[in-house]
Amino acid sequence: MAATVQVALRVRPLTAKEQQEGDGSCVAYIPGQPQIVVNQEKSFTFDQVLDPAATQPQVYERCVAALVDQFLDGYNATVLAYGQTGSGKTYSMGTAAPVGSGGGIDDDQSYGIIPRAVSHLFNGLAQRQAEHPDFEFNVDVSFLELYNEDLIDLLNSASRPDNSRRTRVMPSHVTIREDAQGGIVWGGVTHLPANSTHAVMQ
Ligand SMILES: Nc1ncnc2c1ncn2[C@@H]1O[C@H](COP(=O)(O)OP(=O)(O)OP(=O)(O)O)[C@@H](O)[C@H]1O
Repeated sequence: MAATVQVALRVRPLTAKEQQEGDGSCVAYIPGQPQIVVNQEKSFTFDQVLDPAATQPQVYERCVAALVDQFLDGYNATVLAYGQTGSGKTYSMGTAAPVGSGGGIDDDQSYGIIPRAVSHLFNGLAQRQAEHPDFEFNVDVSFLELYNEDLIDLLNSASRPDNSRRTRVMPSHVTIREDAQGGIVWGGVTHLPANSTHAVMQ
């Protein structure tokens, strides 16, 4: 059985600004190994290493697709993007992609992990429904931001301040705690029903 937690490293290409400033890459790859060498001196090993040539669909297939299949079989799954500012978290997760503007997920290479996972989820649910006509499912979406010490419910428009793009719930309204089984539960967070990839991304 695969380890419960797996870590994939994605190295992004140099940005145009970095190239203009004459920066170079400090990362070397070991062919056939999930390993990198930084500044020719320190090596690090991961479950997977994706070099700058890796495309968004390749990242999804290699790192996330199996998780969504397991989720459809009833297991919980989490994808966590971690890295310093400018390292590519938003790009890889795909929240910056122009979702809903034309073609489907499969037509647009720029889509990242979130729209791909949501599309995969709805396709998997539709397939199960076709196989088992009495099968019913509900998908709810929450979108919670923890920024410094503030918990912000991004789907709660009731308390949106006039001049802010953000929707705020005061920290006292949203709670995160551990339950008796050691699971993490939250309360007071908006859950909105969504029945398509487009609805989730909207
Ligand atoms: N794999 C990639 N291929 C091409 N461009 C990329 C890739 N990853 C990141 N970039 C570009 O690098 C820049 C920084 O990426 P991004 O904004 O995703 O970083 P971030 O980790 O979300 O930063 P922050 O923590 O500051 O929000 C962006 O211009 C993004 O388009």
